Amino acid sequence: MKQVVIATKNRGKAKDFEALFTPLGYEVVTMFDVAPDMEIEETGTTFEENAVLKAETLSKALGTIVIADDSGLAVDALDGAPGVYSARYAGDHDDEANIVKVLENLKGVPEEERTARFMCALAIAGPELETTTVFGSCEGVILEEKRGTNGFGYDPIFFVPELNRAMAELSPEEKGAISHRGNAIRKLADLLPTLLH
Ligand SMILES: O=c1[nH]c(=O)c2ncn([C@@H]3O[C@H](COP(=O)(O)OP(=O)(O)OP(=O)(O)O)[C@@H](O)[C@H]3O)c2[nH]1
Ligand SMILES: [Mg+2]
Repeated sequence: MKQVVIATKNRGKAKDFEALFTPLGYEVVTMFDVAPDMEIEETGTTFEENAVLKAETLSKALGTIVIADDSGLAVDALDGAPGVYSARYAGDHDDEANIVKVLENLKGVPEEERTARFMCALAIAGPELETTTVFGSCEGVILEEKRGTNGFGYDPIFFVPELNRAMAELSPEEKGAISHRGNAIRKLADLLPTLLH
């Protein structure tokens, strides 16, 4: 089976990638499989910088083509926070604490001002390949309490108006069809024939 290597240690992201790549005939391989002891420090100040950093670091270490995802939630009423710091907003990769902090900071903010978007930068790097980045986003509204148990991160408090459901109430396939990550992956898929020629 063809493999696609993703420079991630986030199992939620890995599941999102599997929902999108398995139907295309690819097996998704993550850092848990190929570089479990490697830590890549995210020193960038933008999604793009961090995605490039992760893709190029793992690609150089393995000598293969690697895709990396840097993503997050931008809430308008919080001036775009948590943004690039989404994974470490309240505690390091503590999804529950991160959700509590967003809800706390939005207390009293009315629904029409709770607009937000998920953003995703995907970078692809490889030997003999010019590193390339694509972007995807997904518009939503921050709920006042959690709904649903699917997905990861902020999915339970992210309401998707076009589907009238929280992101965590969607199946992996439904999420992939509308998500920031799904939108970015489709753009990358369109570019692959030219990139790999
Ligand atoms: O509810 C969510 N649904 C999503 O679809 C989603 N995508 C991103 N996020 C948030 O943004 C951080 C990314 O930070 P991030 O790109 O550095 O990834 P990460 O540190 O979790 O893993 P890695 O890929 O770097 O190993 C994540 O941890 C989450 O908090 C999401 N939340
Ligand atoms: Mg990270």
